[in-house]
Amino acid sequence: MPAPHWSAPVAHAPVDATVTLPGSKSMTNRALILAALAGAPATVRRPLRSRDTLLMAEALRSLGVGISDDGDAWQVVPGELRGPARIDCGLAGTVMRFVPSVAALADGEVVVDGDPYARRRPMGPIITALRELGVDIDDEGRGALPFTIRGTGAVRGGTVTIDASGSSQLVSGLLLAAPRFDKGVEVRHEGPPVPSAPHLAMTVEMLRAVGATVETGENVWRVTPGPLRGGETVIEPDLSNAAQFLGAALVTGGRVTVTGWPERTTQPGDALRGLLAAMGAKVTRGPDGLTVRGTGTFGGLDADLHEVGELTPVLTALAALAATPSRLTGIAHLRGHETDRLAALVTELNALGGDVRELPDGLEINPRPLHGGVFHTYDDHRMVMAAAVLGLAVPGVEVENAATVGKTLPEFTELWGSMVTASPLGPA
Ligand SMILES: O=C(O)C1=C[C@@H](OP(=O)(O)O)[C@@H](O)[C@H](O)C1
Ligand SMILES: C=C(OP(=O)(O)O)C(=O)O
Repeated sequence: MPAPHWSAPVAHAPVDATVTLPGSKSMTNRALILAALAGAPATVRRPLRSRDTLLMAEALRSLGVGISDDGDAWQVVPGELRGPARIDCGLAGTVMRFVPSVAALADGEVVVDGDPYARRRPMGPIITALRELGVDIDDEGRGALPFTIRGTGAVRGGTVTIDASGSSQLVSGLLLAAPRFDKGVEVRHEGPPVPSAPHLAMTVEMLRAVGATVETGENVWRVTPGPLRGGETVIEPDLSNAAQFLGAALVTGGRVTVTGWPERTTQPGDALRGLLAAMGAKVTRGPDGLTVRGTGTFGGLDADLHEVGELTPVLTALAALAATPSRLTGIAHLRGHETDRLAALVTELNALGGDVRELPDGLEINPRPLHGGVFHTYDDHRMVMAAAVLGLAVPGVEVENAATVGKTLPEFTELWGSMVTASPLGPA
């Protein structure tokens, strides 16, 4: 029986809260891959424990890597990579794009599959690229999940040209395991611009942090073969998952502080500082973390989100509650995310009385008075987060399958409930 809908709480007073968020999905899953390929044991401190990262840990375990959770950190003991194995990617882009290159280094057969919708996410360029780099990979011509990798224990590597306009993860997935390829890798991109530049910077920075030699140029990335260090990686809080909490300050004219905001980071969520300020928030940084204050009224946003696409669902919800229209562009690739996010946002917001229009590469949002109703989430964690933002101001938002938020933030509804009820007057 499906779980009952989650009634998104209304904020009857300005929120006033300090929120501590779990670790970054993107950093946790990169750290796990790099630790699995290292020459010595490694520690991943403050990892995110969520569906996407647990699937990553399980995938690596099934290839022969030792991963244990001591409650504080994950201890990773690299082992001889071997099949046979079956990898479940769930709906995690990081698992489906990052693990195949590691699986290709295993000796034996590895089958890679995921949720039904995962079979529709862009994978073709990475399958073709791995083949060109010497990997025997059988996708029965699908260019998508599921596929079988017949590993020999080594990957030749070399130079490859791909069109990564559909997802930056197609590049990251080739780079992360490349220090272990015989010839390393040179990835060249040809096509419309690659999205999510910060995530590519994160890949390069995290590779270098464990001893890899990486050179980058315009649309070209080069990784030299060589050993990777073990040691300790400390995961930053997930700044993309800060979006809805900071946004709550804007919607309610309140104050939200997110603790542990890094001074410097490659996470795209750092762009929230500028984006929320552009909508009228007062953003300050202090010893406690990053604080956003709202005044009670805020404007729309005209922004190219190409580099920070994963912020779109929450920013769209904010835009629907703003005083002036918004135009969000550069995000055609969101059609290949957990769901077609542009279509999903249009459908669900308009079902609540909104006026959201799909553009060839984005969304146009004209604020309208909204009413309650069921908000469908399409197995997309960020649709749950977007619905929660709407629910602050719109009574009766009933969120279908809110548990899907566990993809990156299993404790979301508890954290959200505490934030709303901790406000001075509490709910009515
Ligand atoms: O490498 C990563 O960790 C990610 C890259 C981005 O993917 P796309 O480039 O496909 O948008 C982002 O949206 C995703 O949430 C995480
Ligand atoms: C696009 C996202 O996830 P994935 O890593 O599955 O691509 C996301 O978290 O917004």
